[in-house]
Amino acid sequence: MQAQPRAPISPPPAAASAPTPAPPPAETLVFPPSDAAKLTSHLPPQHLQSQDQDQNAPTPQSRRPFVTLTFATSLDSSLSLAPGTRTVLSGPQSKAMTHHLRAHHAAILIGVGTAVADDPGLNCRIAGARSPRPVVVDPRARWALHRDSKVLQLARAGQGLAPFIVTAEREPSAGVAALLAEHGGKFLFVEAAAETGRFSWADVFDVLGREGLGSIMVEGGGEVINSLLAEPECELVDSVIVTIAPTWLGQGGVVVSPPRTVGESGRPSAPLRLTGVEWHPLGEDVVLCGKILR
Ligand SMILES: NC(=O)C1=CN([C@@H]2O[C@H](COP(=O)(O)OP(=O)(O)OC[C@H]3O[C@@H](n4cnc5c(N)ncnc54)[C@H](O)[C@@H]3O)[C@@H](O)[C@H]2O)C=CC1
Ligand SMILES: Nc1nc(O)c(N)c(N[C@@H]2O[C@H](COP(=O)(O)O)[C@@H](O)[C@H]2O)n1
Repeated sequence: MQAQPRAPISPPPAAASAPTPAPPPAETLVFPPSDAAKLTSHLPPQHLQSQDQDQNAPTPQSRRPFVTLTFATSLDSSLSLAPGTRTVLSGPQSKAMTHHLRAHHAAILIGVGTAVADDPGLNCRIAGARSPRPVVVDPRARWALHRDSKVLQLARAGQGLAPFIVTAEREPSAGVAALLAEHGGKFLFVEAAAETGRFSWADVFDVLGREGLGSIMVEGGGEVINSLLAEPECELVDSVIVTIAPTWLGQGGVVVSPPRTVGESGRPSAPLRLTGVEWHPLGEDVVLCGKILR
């Protein structure tokens, strides 16, 4: 395939005298132990929950991380009102649940569409809990990460970690690479398919496993989730935890809806179903936990 031109990604130059932006005000969330107990069986094994587990991995094959697919959706399966916009769906209790998940995974992964739309923090805001390593899947290195990006502000304030950016660009912007290095993040190279420019998720998770990240919580957005719910990639997902908010977002949103499959009769068939399902009400939301039925 012919190489496609890269979108400009240079971060705004920092003026020598520019003041360092203040970190965002710290928000503190509480997730009660009684609610946490309901989720324990859906979390990664304890020894995979924190970073740098690689010393104990006996073989490279055993290093593929535990993968949790988790997101918040409306009653009409929307993640947000429109592409490029951030929409609050989780109520306070289920938001705290998401941060509990962040504390119990080594990494949190999003697509570059979410990074650009949301400027997310991707830390854990439960007092005393550890934050996961943010991972952004950005094959063409188009995320214009800059000093004021929330994730870097939090890293500087000691309230989160700098991101790893998974890219197929062999020479991503030196400015972004330097900014990442300054904060403890980096680019990770993964080969993309020549025809589609896309990664195989197995390759992405293998690279993250080699970085000592034993568990990955995949938060979104739509394209990331839908591609992981497609065959055969769904085989890589160990746990599914979905917050369902009692609202409809209407047409035109970013929708979770994996590709349809066709059964032996030639008629459409449901591509996936969950098993071992539990429903936990949290405030006005309900949290659905399960595993993909193989
Ligand atoms: N309600 C929720 O829990 C969440 C909502 N969101 C929302 O989702 C929206 C963003 O979703 P999308 O636009 O679908 O963007 P996205 O976050 O899924 O990113 C899409 C991009 O990721 C990269 N990508 C995805 N899969 C890839 C693969 N297999 N190989 C290589 N590259 C791959 C591509 O560059 C693609 O353009 C935003 O509005 C955001 O607010 C995002 C996360 C969670
Ligand atoms: N659990 C959940 N509920 C919602 O209502 C959401 N909009 C999201 N979005 C995800 O969380 C990220 C924002 O993280 P920070 O609060 O900035 O740390 C956002 O980028 C989505 O991945 N999630």
